[in-house]
Order: sequence, then C-alpha cells, then structure tokens
Amino acid sequence: MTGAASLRFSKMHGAGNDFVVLDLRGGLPAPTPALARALGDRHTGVGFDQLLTIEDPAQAGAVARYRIWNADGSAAQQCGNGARCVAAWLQRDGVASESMFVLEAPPGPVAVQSLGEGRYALALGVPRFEPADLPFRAEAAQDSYRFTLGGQDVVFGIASMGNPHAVVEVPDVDAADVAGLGPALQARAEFPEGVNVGFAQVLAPDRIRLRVFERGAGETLACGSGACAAVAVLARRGRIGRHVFVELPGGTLEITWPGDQSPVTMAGPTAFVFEGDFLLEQVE
Ligand SMILES: N[C@H](CCC[C@H](N)C(=O)O)C(=O)O
Repeated sequence: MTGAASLRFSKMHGAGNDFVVLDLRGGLPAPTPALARALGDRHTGVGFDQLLTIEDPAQAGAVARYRIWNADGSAAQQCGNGARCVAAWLQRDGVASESMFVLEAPPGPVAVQSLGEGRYALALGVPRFEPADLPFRAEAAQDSYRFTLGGQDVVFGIASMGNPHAVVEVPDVDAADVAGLGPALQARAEFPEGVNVGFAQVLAPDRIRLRVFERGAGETLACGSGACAAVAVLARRGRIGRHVFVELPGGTLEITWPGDQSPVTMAGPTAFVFEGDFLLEQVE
C-alpha cells in the first residue's frame, strides 16, 4: 500500500444486485455523491448498483443503521437486497449474534431474521399507495394510471416502500421494452424525485416474473424493494395472492404481505464476493 488514504470495503450481492458495503461506524464521514460515483464506476472504480454504509444506530434497539447511494451518486431511501447484505455483514462481524435483530433504515426500523445459509428475511414496512408518498403528481389516488409514452399506452400502478416504484403489468417480461419505457417513465415530471420501474408478468397466484429499471442504476439483476412493490400493487388489484415467489433475472425472492396494513416481508440470498481497499486519490 502506498500509504495513500484508502477505504476498506466489502463487495457483496443479493440475487445479482451488487453492492459495495462500507463500515463507517465510529463516526467516519458519509460518502459524497462524487465518492459514490467514483466507487461505483465499473471501469475506474469497484463497480456496484448501490453503495451501502453501516453506521452507528440512533434508534434504541437497532444493532446498526444503514444508508444507500445509487451508482449515479443519488441517495435512496430503501434497498431490500442491500439490507439483507448488511444483515449478513453484521452477523459475520459478530455485531448481530442473535438470529433476529433490528436495523435502522431511512424509512424506519427493519426487523431481520437469519434463515441460515446466507438467507435472510426482512420486514420492509407497510407499502403506501398515496401519490404524495412517492412523490407522484396525480389528481387523486387510483388503482392504476396511464401515460402515452413513445406512442405506447402504458398503464401502471404505484407503491412506496420508502422509495418510489411504478409497476407495469406485461404479458411477457422478456419482450418488455425495459430500456425504452424505464427511462421514459423516470423522466416524467409527475415523478419529481424519479422512480424505480418494475415490469411484472403474472405466472400464477403465487408466482410472478419481474424486471426492474432502477432509479440511479438502470436495469439490475434484482430489486428487493421492487419485488415488494410489484407484489403490493398486483395483490391489491387481486391479480395474485399474498405469498408470492418473484423470479428476477438474478434470482428468486419470496415475498409475503398478509394484509394491507401489514409490513411486506422479503426473503432471499446474500453473498460475499471480495474485500478490498479503495484508494481515495481516485476521487476527483
Ligand atoms: N434504486 C433504488 C435503490 C435500490 C433499490 C434496490 N436495489 C433494492 O434491492 O430494493 C432507488 O433509487 O430507490
């Protein structure tokens, strides 16, 4: 090591949604958007969909706090796959010795249960559907909304898991114009803080396929909060049940939403990929 200032990091993924995890406990400063972009660059940095920081908790009962930055440097309010990786990191670090513990996240507390073999179940809060919760500019709350994008009529539902989601039901996710409609929806002025756009195909009452064009990262191999939002929108419409397997390109997540006022629980895998030291001289 040249002695240059560096940042120790862990590279992890949850169903292919990949992360850099930074341990900032002890009061290390939060990353700037420029540092997040430098770390996230897949050519000149480490590369990630999101950066997750582990910090000292402020809430009583929480073992740690986490925050989220997208690859474009923007801050996000929730990251389901990332939260599972934070839980795995904390268990490996010995901080979370019990199989059940609580994390502090931007929208509120997240209850964690270790399922063994790197799998974790998290309660990610009660989904909200009021336009103001996203925010989404609309006259009134509706079951679905309609935009004409590039000559196409696009019908979608909305849900907040702390972060904003639009969910488009499609007959075949493989044929969905994710790269076209994702950015087109995100660019609408009605989503002043942007939006994650999910494209969902119903296979059975307990099984859907899903692709997500994420805010600040583009299409990812999996999106945990997006899986929760897709189940919430489709279950509320009666299109599926309340215990659903969500098949994403990077893996399958198990989502349970027992009732409209219940939290959504998401269960899925985590993986450690490598550890490293990021040299800060890279950051402009
Ligand atoms: N792009 C999202 C954050 C990451 C969400 C996703 N990776 C997950 O697992 O929930 C946003 O800007 O709200």
